[in-house]
Amino acid sequence: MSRRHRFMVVDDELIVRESLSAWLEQEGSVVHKAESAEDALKLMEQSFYDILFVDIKMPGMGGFGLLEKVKELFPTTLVVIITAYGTVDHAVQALRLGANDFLIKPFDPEGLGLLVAKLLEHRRLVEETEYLRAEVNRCKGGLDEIIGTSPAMSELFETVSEVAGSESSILILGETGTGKELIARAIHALSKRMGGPFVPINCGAIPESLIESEIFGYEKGSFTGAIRPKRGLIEVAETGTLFLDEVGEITPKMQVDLLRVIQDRKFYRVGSVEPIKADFRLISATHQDLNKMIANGSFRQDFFYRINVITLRVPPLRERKEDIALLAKHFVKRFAMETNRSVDSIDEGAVKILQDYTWPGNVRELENVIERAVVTARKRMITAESFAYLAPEEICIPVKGFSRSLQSAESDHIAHVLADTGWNITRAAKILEVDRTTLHKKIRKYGIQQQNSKDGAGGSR
Ligand SMILES: Nc1ncnc2c1ncn2[C@@H]1O[C@H](COP(=O)(O)OP(=O)(O)OP(=O)(O)O)[C@@H](O)[C@H]1O
Repeated sequence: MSRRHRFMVVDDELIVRESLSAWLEQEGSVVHKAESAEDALKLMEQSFYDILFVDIKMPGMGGFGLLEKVKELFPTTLVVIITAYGTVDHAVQALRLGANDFLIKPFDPEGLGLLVAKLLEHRRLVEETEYLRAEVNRCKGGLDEIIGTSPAMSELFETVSEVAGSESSILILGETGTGKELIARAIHALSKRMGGPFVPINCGAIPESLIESEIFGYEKGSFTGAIRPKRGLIEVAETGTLFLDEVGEITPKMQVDLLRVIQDRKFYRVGSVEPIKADFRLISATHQDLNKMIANGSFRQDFFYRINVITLRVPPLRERKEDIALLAKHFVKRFAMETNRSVDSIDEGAVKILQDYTWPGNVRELENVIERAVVTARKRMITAESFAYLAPEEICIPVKGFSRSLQSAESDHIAHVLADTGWNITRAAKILEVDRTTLHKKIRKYGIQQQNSKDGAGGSR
């Protein structure tokens, strides 16, 4: 176990508190003691506990009362009920009320060790399942989920298989929508950490004021609104992979903080002085030119070296036109199934338009274009007509002017404002009268790309 586990023994009998604590401490864990349910709740408000060992018979609120409160207020804390030999019916009642297990006095140290190990493993599995569920069916992991037979992608798949097994930090470079996150997930799924969680953090989408507490977690009272302690994403990523998406968006302060975590392999929750061991593999990704950002002072070189032990480049879609037909067919099938339409194919003329288009938003844009085509299709086969708006104007029916969609006008306007402000997100967001998070979402949605600027200023903030 990489983090020191935190336990609490709640018993009004001094001898039980002392003996149980002594055994638990032998394993190198932090153990706190409380004489009553009321005291235990006070301690729980201050800090997080992995397991509570609770005696049933105590004056005041008692063990059952405490069990109910803990399940309601601190559902991630496990509760073990302490019960005397011969009162097993109490234990059964406690299990019905949500206790995770029970311990019969007098204790057997070996059984106690096994119980603790079993409960911690159970909690890890529950957390992992929650994560996997939240990821819906996005990617089952591995390279099988990633479509591509072009030489560029085949080479990338080979490199991914080679580096996945190492513990080195990986930086994935590529334009927006090229599939960087998919590659990161595949690396995780092929790594020794596949049994642990994959925790993505979109560094550009979390408001600056929240990022520290989201990543490091916090103790109760460490700031206004911190009414109970919370585990940060680094802690959630324990034994797994932490994926820093849009790493170019990380604030200079956060770069320093994360650099320290990577170097020292430990971190502190906000408001805590107790170090927690950092046990994750780091994968980062960006569409930005970090070398340029280092040159203009917005990205730290030392942080760059730490996150960039291995570099992978995901090629833009226009450089692997061979993959377009395959991807298009894959998306037709997927969206037809998801939207329950009877569309099942795409003709050559349609594929030709898709292959001739430059795809500034890469695979994500292709995905969106196909989704729209599937939803609006009137026949089983998608034809060139569906993609007329992508073809060069001299070849196709003009679709600009009044026949243009609101989304396309919005996307163009955002692109202009970004170009005018030299991709200064804060300024662009101000002009557009939206917050930075909304702007980032729209940039991703429309696949808006930063064109090579003359002055090389790639300011991101
Ligand atoms: N080779 C591929 N095969 C199948 N689906 C793909 C492929 N590449 C990308 N996608 C799909 O395209 C979308 C964008 O991919 P992803 O989020 O991995 O891109 P990204 O490079 O991380 O984007 P961003 O830079 O905006 O974060 C996702 O829905 C993903 O499933």
